[in-house]
Amino acid sequence: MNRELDGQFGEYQNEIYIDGLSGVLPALPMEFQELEARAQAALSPSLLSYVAGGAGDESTQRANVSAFLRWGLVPRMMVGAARRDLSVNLFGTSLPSPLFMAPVGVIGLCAQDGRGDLATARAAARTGVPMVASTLSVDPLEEVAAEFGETPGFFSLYTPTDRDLAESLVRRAETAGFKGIVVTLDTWITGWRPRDLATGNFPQLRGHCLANYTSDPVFRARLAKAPEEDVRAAVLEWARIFGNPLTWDDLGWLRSITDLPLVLKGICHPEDARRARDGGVDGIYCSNHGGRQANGGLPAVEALPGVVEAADGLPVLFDSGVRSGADVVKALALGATAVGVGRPYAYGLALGGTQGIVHVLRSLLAEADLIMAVDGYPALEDLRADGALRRL
Ligand SMILES: Cc1cc2nc3c(=O)[nH]c(=O)nc-3n(C[C@H](O)[C@H](O)[C@H](O)COP(=O)(O)O)c2cc1C
Ligand SMILES: CCCCCCC(=O)C(=O)O
Repeated sequence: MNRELDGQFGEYQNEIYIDGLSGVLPALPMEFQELEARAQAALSPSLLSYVAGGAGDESTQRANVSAFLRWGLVPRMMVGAARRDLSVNLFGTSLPSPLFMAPVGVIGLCAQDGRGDLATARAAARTGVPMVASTLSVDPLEEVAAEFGETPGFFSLYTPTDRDLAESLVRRAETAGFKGIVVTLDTWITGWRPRDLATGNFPQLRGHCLANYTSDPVFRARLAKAPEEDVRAAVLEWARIFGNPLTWDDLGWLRSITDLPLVLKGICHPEDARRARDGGVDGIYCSNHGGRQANGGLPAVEALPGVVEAADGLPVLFDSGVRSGADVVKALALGATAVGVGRPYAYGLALGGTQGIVHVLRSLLAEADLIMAVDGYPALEDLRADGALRRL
């Protein structure tokens, strides 16, 4: 971290200036709307509609974003916020900031060279911002984990109906050095996604992002021919076993297959958070999948306070609709332990590869850090104090 200009600009903003002055920075947008607009030119129309799109008329997706406007931080003065501490401890690992990259199943395809999982892992290594790697990747999880450097990585499991395959994926993630397993609960069936239906686009059905399956001995044993010889049969088999409508009765099994920290993703109801906690998970991930799965639902940030309360001290990860450093700060003030972004870093990748993601992450962190400075909340626990955040 370069602290040369720290006093006036803050350490993350300082890095942006230093890179800009030395000409390293690709000319990338500083805020989300322009980032998204520019990504339109960088991604193919079908991939863009897959990434940008959501469920139904996308009103929940939009509400995820606009709901942040209903909350406001109340500024405090003369508290001595010259140094801010954004570090967090997640499952026993210390992280420099509370930001993480949510799992994005087609992130591999968002890079110009089609190797976006690796580019994202390299951005994690450079920023200390962890990547939650999706089961759906262009490169196998072992190769993704090899790029993490010192930054911990998490593996997001789409639990297949074949339990042996699920266990094999988890074993591989453990061996590769992942520091936790995030089980995504809300996507065992694909939601109503008009943009993808209109374009006939579903990358996985075209054989993309299935490397973790085609490289897995349990999956390969299910096929009459190797996936390299018969791609179509492999895709059909993947579609058959991909989604598992898990119930609470399965939680004991999930808990039993790994000693790594176990996190359930897609929790928005306090009662579900309670059940997860009682079932022995290590963390709860409040998310509505960025509005991609079910339209008409509560904006995720509105669900967050109830989930935090029910989690009763367990770490709560949050994503869905975070578009700025201000949103990051508000989610933290509402009790999130760590805050994730999905589409923003996918667009950064599309525009500038690893450097594009680094730019997006540190812009979010710079803004969050400066809000904590200007508004007088030098530490994350200060944000959670009574009266820090008000509903408008
Ligand atoms: C293109 C795309 C692919 C995604 N793939 C996955 C995935 O493989 N696993 C998962 O748990 N969530 C997946 N998600 C959901 C994200 O993890 C996250 O919940 C969501 O993007 C957060 O909302 P945001 O995009 O508004 O930041 C995906 C999201 C997008 C945009
Ligand atoms: C059969 C469902 C595949 C969806 C996988 C990727 C994902 O989570 C997404 O939102 O898209």
